[in-house]
Amino acid sequence: MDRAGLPASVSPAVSLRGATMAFGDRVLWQDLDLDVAPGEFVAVLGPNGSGKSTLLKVILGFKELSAGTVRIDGRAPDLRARNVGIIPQQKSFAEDTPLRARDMVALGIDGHRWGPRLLGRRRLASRVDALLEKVGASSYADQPVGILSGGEQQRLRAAQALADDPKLLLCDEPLLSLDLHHQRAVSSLIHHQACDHGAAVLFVTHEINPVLQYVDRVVYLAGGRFHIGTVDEVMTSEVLSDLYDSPIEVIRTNGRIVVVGVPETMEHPHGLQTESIHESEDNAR
Ligand SMILES: Nc1ncnc2c1ncn2[C@@H]1O[C@H](COP(=O)(O)OP(=O)(O)OP(=O)(O)O)[C@@H](O)[C@H]1O
Repeated sequence: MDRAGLPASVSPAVSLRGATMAFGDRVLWQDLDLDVAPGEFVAVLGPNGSGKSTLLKVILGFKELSAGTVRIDGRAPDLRARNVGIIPQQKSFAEDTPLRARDMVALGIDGHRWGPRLLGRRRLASRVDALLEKVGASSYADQPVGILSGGEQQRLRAAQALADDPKLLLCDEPLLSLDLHHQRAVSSLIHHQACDHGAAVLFVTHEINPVLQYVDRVVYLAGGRFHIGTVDEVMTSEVLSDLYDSPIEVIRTNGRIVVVGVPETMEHPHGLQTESIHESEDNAR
């Protein structure tokens, strides 16, 4: 194993070295070393504002590190890179968005290409139909996306991200708004992309239980620090109490993990609580 957690013979899909992200004197995480292997499913956990989405944005090339390096398949992040699927954090479409559900999924296949489509119209349509079926969206395939519920829209985002057979899949709370049945369908699809198609998966979530059976490693971010390891290594009372700097109890029951005692909000060095930062961001939009 190297220091970032992979056997030396495996070439990482994502590699971070000494990665540090700070805004002024507010450090989200620092000196993060992480290699994610093809086919590996990594859950990224942590409280609001700990820098989970920011980590995905760095890997995508949307944000630059304050220090350290990030490599995607050995290269610098490139926003135009093919083979990267993204399930973004949920935001609703405006009601009058002029796009049908099936068009949104099709954009995942040919939306980023200029010129003639690589797939013929019939093959494109049948691939889109198969994806819609897998996420349970066939019944609303021809509906405008703007009138769909949050969970229905979220299932389309998952189908779109998987449409082009990505080798790197970045998921930002992909199960948000989904009922239990569709949580299972979408997390199993993402797992399938990892284990059968060799995609490296980074899966940001507040709730590890729906994906517990799929997770190879956890990156837990909290209070400007992090801990990386298997579920058994990270999800312990000792590790979480250390990260939160407060007594936490991790209980395993009926194949689930229950974390008791997480502080309701974590104070940040600039004195604001995460909740109020997000509120003021939303108000500013
Ligand atoms: N450009 C910026 N300048 C200052 N602070 C920023 C900037 N971008 C992000 N932040 C702050 O960094 C923190 C981490 O944001 P991020 O969205 O990564 O958190 P998160 O862990 O994904 O949280 P959540 O669980 O609420 O989605 C937030 O408190 C945010 O306000």
